[in-house]
Amino acid sequence: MHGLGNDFVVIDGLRQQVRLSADDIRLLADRRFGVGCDQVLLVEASQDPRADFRYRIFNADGGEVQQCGNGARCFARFVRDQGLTRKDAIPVETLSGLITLHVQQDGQVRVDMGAPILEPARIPFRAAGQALRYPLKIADQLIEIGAVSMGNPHAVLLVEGVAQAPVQSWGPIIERHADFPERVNVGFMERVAPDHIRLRVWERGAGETLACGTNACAAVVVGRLWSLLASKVRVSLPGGDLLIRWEGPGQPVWMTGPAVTVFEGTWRTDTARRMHATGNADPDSRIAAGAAGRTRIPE
Ligand SMILES: N[C@@H](CCC[C@H](N)C(=O)O)C(=O)O
Repeated sequence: MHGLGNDFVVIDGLRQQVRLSADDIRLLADRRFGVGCDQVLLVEASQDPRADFRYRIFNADGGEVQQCGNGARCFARFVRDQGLTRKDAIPVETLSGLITLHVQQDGQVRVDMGAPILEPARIPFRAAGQALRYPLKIADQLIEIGAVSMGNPHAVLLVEGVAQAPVQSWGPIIERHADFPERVNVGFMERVAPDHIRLRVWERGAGETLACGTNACAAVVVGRLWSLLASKVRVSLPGGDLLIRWEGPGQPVWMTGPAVTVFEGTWRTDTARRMHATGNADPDSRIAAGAAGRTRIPE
């Protein structure tokens, strides 16, 4: 599935037993040796009586993370299309708490992403105290960032134009900056108008993606705190547009956008592992491993 080109392998962990190691996730996410995706999403049962499902998120590097905005919209589409629920408002448990996904009549999904977290220790970010802007030393330069958690950590920088922004060079440096002990997602924001920004994102554990829902929320929060933006903002990402709404501190951030299913298939972890280890190029095995197959998920 994808949300504006931020792509996912979504797995039903309700009707089948799913056990994936970090190596399995990396192989599944590999664009040449696996299926290829930015994140793997797992649908599970929740123990929380307020939630209908548990939504687990794994970056392409195999690490489990707290939140994913584009994935949340795909998660809603998936559980509806697979007949796992008929609800229009779906409460789901994530590592960072409960979020509610609203499937709209027009097929778009609107998500209450919760209130942003601004206290540095909770992002987590090493800073002397909470501030609107923080200096950050990268290589021999001092840059200015906003830092926010949307359940997962984000740094946002203002740039003159996203086309020339140093996403590929600064992104990985900021992602692993010592002041972000759990690493960070990095957004390069260009203000077009009070109700419109352009954004490119270097994602923790995935590299530059075509869109990042949580970073779009974080960018609007930072832009609002810096008095640059209105409360409703169109965020243009390389993969398309999101609508983000934030009324101010303490209020939830709302994200609206599309979610698309591309194909369904079967992935046999044992065969995939074996093939990857031996470099087996037998075309029949390739199909068995799901690397080239187009099959329906068995009932
Ligand atoms: N693509 C996602 C964010 C996925 C997780 C992120 N890379 C992290 O490590 O926190 C989105 O749309 O929000």
